[in-house]
Amino acid sequence: MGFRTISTVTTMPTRCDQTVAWPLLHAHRSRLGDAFDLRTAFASDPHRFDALSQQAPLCFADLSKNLWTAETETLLQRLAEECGVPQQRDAMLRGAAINQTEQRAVLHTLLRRPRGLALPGDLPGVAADLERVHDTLDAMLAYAERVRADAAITDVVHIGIGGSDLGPQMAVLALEAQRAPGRRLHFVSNVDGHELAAVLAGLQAQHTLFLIASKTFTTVETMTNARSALAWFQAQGGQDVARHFAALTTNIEGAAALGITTTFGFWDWVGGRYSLWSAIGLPLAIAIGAAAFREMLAGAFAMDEHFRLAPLARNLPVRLGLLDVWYRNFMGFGSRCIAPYHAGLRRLPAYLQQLEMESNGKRVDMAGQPVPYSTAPVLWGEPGTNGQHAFFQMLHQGTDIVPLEIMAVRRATHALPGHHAQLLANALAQAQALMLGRTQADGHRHFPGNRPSTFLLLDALTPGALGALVALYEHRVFVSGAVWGINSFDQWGVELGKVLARDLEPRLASGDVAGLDPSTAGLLQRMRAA
Ligand SMILES: O=P(O)(O)OC[C@H]1O[C@](O)(CO)[C@@H](O)[C@@H]1O
Repeated sequence: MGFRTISTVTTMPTRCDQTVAWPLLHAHRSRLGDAFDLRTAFASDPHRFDALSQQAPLCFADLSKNLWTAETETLLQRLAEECGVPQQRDAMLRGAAINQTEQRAVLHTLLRRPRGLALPGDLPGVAADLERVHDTLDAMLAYAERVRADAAITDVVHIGIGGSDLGPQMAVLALEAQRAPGRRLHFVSNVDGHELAAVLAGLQAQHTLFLIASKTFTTVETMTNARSALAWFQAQGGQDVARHFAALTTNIEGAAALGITTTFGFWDWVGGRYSLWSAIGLPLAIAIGAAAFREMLAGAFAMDEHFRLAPLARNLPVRLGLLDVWYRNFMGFGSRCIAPYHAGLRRLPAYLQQLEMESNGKRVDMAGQPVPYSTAPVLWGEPGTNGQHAFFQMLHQGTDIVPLEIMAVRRATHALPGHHAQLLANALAQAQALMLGRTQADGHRHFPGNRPSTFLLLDALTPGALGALVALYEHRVFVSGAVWGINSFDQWGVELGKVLARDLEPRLASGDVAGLDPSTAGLLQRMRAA
């Protein structure tokens, strides 16, 4: 794998709470008060929908049913300027080492940049990396096509966790309509052996391809599952590991140590939760084919260019990221609900949870100092219409305000009559009901309304549209992280639990509880009993 010379960002941007815009936004919030009402806002401004909605590449967004005004947006844009969001964006795109705690560049955008395309400001080494990206992409897509043509391989088992699982799994489900029939894809992530055992039970070694996906090739869950898969393969009489196992990793040596020599690499400047576009996307390429995979990359690149070039006021990732800051820091909303109105997007909430909460769930600034304001909200959700029959009650009549985010797709890819119009009508109706409410004398039947929602509309769930949608979210998370002055690209918060699990595992066998807190000791002893 190639390593490049990296340069760090030299000037520290102004921290958001030390900008001029920050107190102005607080004052603006006090002026709006709790009296701001969406119904009145629409009645008094016939242009509200036009002003607060926009077409971005492959995605239309309606932000007008949110609890803000044009003035809010102007102030938020001023905040973004003062925090140096455009400069931070440009630093990321040109390959500066903005992931300062790991001294790494953040260049997932390079994975979807067309070959040979230099961007203004590219740091030395970026062009060479782009060549490597395309050489690897070509090799990986050629391999995917060979697997697709190989009738002996009936099952592909992708083993990985976190960013090495959620992206490809979400995308394979989303692009089901593009998938060639006949080959089964399985995703195994949990170290819980029930998951792997259930998959293996239906397989035959000579017809199975295992993909072991791990950026580091050290993640305990993935290594345990990979070892068990190898042991199962050999126990079934499987011999040709090079044909039946491939590793997707930056750690080629680690894969070799496990006996896996068919490998597709990527680079340390691709964060795990940003790695769908790299070799980690191989199961998707096998599912939809090389041409469709390239379409997805092109859709993401179109969004990258929009993010790079559009003025802040018409830049959709910027507008969404600033809306998130407004809700979190000025309106005090602690969570956001994700409701994709498309069954294919059923794993999108899980994917976005990692993207947003692992990226921006941080409590210190770049210098390691605690920040005195809130950062990432809790993200949660389920596909519509299912969520309507579960937790939407709380969105409509609960005591907390939870902004809802709806994604809908204009055209369906199935031919069942009636379903899609019903689905779209429900998506529209929920956003409408949240906003309009319903006045009833009976308190139980009263809907207060004035509850916010954002509506994203795709024309069709094509590979390109999915690529654009995911890139939109990546950049939106970047924007709020840049305003908060945190490092959106490390994840030290996952380390402690891993260390403690390593200590506890042998204690489960030995029963040694020395030095443990009473609760952990008590639980461990119960787990050992009988
Ligand atoms: O791809 P790897 O190295 O196995 O890591 C898997 C996941 O684990 C994490 O490091 C968190 O534990 C994620 O950031 C990452 O996506």
